[in-house]
Amino acid sequence: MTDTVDDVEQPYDTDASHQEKIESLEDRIDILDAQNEEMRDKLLDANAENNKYQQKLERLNHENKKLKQSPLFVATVQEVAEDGVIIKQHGNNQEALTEVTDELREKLEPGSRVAVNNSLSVVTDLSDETDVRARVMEVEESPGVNYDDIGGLAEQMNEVRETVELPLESPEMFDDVGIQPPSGVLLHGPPGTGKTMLAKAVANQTDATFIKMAGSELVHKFIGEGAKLVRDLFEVAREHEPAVIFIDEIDAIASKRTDSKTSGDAEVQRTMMQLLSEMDGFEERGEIRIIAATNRFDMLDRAILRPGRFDRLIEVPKPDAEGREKIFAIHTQDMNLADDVDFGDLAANATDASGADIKAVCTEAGMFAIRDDRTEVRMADFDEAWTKIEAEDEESDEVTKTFA
Ligand SMILES: Nc1ncnc2c1ncn2[C@@H]1O[C@H](COP(=O)(O)OP(=O)(O)OP(=O)(O)O)[C@@H](O)[C@H]1O
Repeated sequence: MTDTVDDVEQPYDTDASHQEKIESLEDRIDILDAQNEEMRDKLLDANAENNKYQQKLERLNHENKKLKQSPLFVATVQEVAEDGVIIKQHGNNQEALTEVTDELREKLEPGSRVAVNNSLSVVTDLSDETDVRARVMEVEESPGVNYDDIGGLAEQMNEVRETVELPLESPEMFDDVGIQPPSGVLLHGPPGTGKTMLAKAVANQTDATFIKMAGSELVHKFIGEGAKLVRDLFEVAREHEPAVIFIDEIDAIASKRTDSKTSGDAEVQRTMMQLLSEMDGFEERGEIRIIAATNRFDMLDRAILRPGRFDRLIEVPKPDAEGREKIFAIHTQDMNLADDVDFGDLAANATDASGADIKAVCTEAGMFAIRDDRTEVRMADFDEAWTKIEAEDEESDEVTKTFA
C-alpha cells in the first residue's frame, strides 16, 4: 500500500523539483548571458585596442623603412653650367659636376641647397623647404620665467646660478681666481621636472638670449645636416651674445655607441663630434653658456661628460612633498580657490607627481569647476583631476612599455 501512496506522491515531488531545476537553470542561463555580454564587450574593446596598436606598429614600421632607405646628402650649388651643375657637398666640401633635368635646372641657382644621393645626382631642391634653422631653433630674447616660478629645486637652482649665471655676470671673478668656469651643465632627471624652466630662468636673470634646440631635431634625414645645424646653433648664439644655448634630449645625439654601423649612426656621431668641437673651442665662445638636458642619463656616451665639456652634472628629480606643495601654490596663484583647498593634502596625495603633472592637475581641476558651472575651484575638483591625470599617465606608460 505504501507503494501506492509513493506512486501517487512522486509525480507531485518530481514536478516541484523539476520546476526548481528549471528555475535554477534559467538563473544560470541569465548569469551566463550576462557574462557572455560582458566578455563580448571586453572582446570588442580588446579588438579596438588591438587595431590601435596595429596602426601604431604600421606607422613605426613605415618610419623604420624610411630611415633605412639609402641616405641623401646635402650640397650647395656653386655654379649652373652648360653641361650640368657644380655642387659642393656639406661635410666633406667635395665639389662635383652633376647632370640635372631641365626642370630642376630652371629652379637652381648658385647658393641653392639640394639633396644628392650616393652617386651625387641631385634628388631634390631644398630651397623651397622652410628654413631648417627657423624650424628647429627656438630663440627667445627674454623668456618669461623667473626663479620664483620654480618650486622645490632650491639646491639645483643654486648650482645652475653658480655655474651659469656667475660666469655670465661676473666673469672677472673667475679670471681673478684663475680658474675656468664649468663649460657645460647637464641637467638630468625624469620628464616634466623643470629642467627647461631652470635654463629659461637663468637666461632671463642674466638678460641672455635663450636658444633652444632639441637633440632629436638634430638627427636629420640628410647627411651633413646635423653637424651644420650645430654650427648654425653656435653662430646664432654668437650673434645674440650673451646667450644660453639649451639642448634638450641630448641623448638623441650623444648616446653610447651601438654596434650597428648604419649610415644613420655615423651621421649621429658626426653631429655629436661637431658639438664637442664647438664646446672644445671654449675660449672663443665669449658670453655663451651651454645647458643640456636628458631623461636618459644612463644612455649617454661618456665622451660628452669629460672635463671641458658637460662637466657639471645636476640631477633634477621629481619633487618631494614640500616641493609639490610649493608647485601647487605656484600653479594655483591665479585661480579662484575654495577655502577647503589644502596644498599640504594635495601634495601628500599626489605622490610621484612631476611638476608638469601638478600643473596639469591644476588646469584639470579648473576644468571640472567650469563643467560644473562654478568659478570657484574646490578640493574635490583637485581630487578628481588627480585621479584622471594618474589614469592618463598609466595609460601612456602602458603604450610606452608595449612599444619599448
Ligand atoms: N619645479 C617646478 N615648479 C613649477 N612648475 C614646474 C616645475 N617642474 C615642471 N613644472 C611645470 O611643468 C612644465 C614642464 O616643465 P619643463 O619643460 O621645465 O620640464 P623638463 O624637465 O624640461 O621636461 P622634459 O624633460 O620633458 O623636457 C613647466 O612649464 C611648468 O609649468
